[in-house]
Amino acid sequence: MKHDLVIIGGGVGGLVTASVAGQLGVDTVLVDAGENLGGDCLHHGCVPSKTLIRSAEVARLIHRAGEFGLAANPGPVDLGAVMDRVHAVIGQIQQHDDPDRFRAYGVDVRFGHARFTDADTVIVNGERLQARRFLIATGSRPAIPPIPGLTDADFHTNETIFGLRTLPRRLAVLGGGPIGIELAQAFARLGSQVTVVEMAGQILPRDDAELTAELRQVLETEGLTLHTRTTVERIEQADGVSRLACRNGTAHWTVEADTLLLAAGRTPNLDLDLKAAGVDFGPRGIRVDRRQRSSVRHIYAVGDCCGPYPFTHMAEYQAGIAIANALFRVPKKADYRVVPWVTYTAPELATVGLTEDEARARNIEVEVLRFPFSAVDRALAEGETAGQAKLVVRRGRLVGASVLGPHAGELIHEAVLAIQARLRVATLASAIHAYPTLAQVFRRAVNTRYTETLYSDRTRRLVALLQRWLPGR
Ligand SMILES: Cc1cc2nc3c(=O)[nH]c(=O)nc-3n(C[C@H](O)[C@H](O)[C@H](O)COP(=O)(O)OP(=O)(O)OC[C@H]3O[C@@H](n4cnc5c(N)ncnc54)[C@H](O)[C@@H]3O)c2cc1C
Ligand SMILES: NC(=O)c1ccc[n+]([C@@H]2O[C@H](COP(=O)([O-])OP(=O)(O)OC[C@H]3O[C@@H](n4cnc5c(N)ncnc54)[C@H](O)[C@@H]3O)[C@@H](O)[C@H]2O)c1
Repeated sequence: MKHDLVIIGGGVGGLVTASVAGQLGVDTVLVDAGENLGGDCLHHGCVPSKTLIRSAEVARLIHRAGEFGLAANPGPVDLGAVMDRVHAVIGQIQQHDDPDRFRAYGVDVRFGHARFTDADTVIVNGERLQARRFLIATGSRPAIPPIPGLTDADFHTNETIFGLRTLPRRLAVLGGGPIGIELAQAFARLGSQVTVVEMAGQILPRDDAELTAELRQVLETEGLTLHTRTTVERIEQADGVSRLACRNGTAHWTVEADTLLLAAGRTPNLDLDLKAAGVDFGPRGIRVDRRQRSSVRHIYAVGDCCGPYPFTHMAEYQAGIAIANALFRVPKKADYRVVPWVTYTAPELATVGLTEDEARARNIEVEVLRFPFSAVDRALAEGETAGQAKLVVRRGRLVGASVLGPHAGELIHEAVLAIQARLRVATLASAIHAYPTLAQVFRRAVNTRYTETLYSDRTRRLVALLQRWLPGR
């Protein structure tokens, strides 16, 4: 018997598809290699990291209590108790991803590793499953860089770090991307001495260079040590101490740590005999067209296993595209012009559309409007004044925004909507923004565009003239 749809992978990409297909009455089988549904985001990614970050924020606030006119005694951090909360939150969210919920939608949920034997068949726990269409949503795992000594060393990745019960005294983080930087700051705020080693010229290399430099300053003020443009030539471990032999140009030094966290990128999970199905793939994952179809037209792929953006919201977005094409035959195509992403540091760094650097690199003529949070009243009240909003404007319309600041991840959605709707920035400025909100930063940034013209000598002369002509009453 051929099923309508077999979904391989029960992370966000697979679950969104299964939920829609099941509720529409499509004969669907969902297979996951793990013990639970929910994938990386729930078990080893977004949820545990953001929950840990919240504890770290609270720890930081306790230390800063005096600034707010309060007294508080920080005391030592019990990482076990912090991780208990992390796992309790995972447990709460896990209820939404309960296999029985999907079974109630009519989805046949199986646990086991799936692999193809041909383009119409997968094997799971020795059983052959045939289907008219497949959706691959197998996600990604930590990449292991070829550093001498690394594979013999004890190290953590996002898959094990949330199992720690004792706070590392010295933590070395290899990789200054979103995973590395978010966790580095969280552990530093909880009390670890943290060193990050990043081979690119800046932390968070995909984000606006000016804003990541500003973030770097904040992190360094909080006590983190950040080495950029630095390669690790060798890792040695003895007596529970990791020694990372680092190099930047001709400078050589050693970073010592008790705990090592590897956050040096991701590798797509492609261990499912794709060749047997004739599905094309490369080092970055399964090759798909803009309708999420692989080289074999009835086999679709979404999420981290195909990219190009390894975010939960993108796996969900791509699942929507795959559903339209696979279930409704609507030729919907993925559109990546307005993709937001957020790094949940404090301050948060959020980006959508073009950055200033990208615009310049592509010779696109843009103007950049900016406004610092230190001049936003609410940020002052909150005691969170680091950062700024940078708006990238082309011919009067917003084409990109990068925000470094408190709740930047929430704020960025005003820019997401403005870019998506092709709004003129003047419309943004004329919209009433409640006072005192952080969102005022957008209106104020746009207003800088008009301030110079508005208060120029020419306008002042014009207004003076007008005043003479205007009747008194
Ligand atoms: C530490 C960390 C923090 C993150 N934070 C954020 C964040 O804040 N915001 C954000 O948007 N993104 C974040 N991400 C990225 C996000 O987790 C991923 O983009 C998202 O999980 C991808 O979803 P997916 O459905 O493609 O894969 P996954 O969620 O990884 O699910 C894949 C599933 O496939 C299963 N599987 C694999 N191979 C097979 C097989 N052969 N047979 C059967 N099943 C298989 C796995 O068991 C897994 O359950 C974070 C990632 C990490 C690691
Ligand atoms: N807030 C979020 O949305 C969020 C948070 C965490 C992760 N994620 C997703 O997960 C993905 C993976 O995160 P990541 O941080 O592991 O990957 P990444 O690829 O974004 O960053 C890895 C970093 O490690 C550096 N690196 C690689 N090899 C190195 C080496 N040998 N020595 C020193 N530095 C090295 C790279 O230059 C890069 O900056 C991200 O791309 C992101 O999409 C998202």
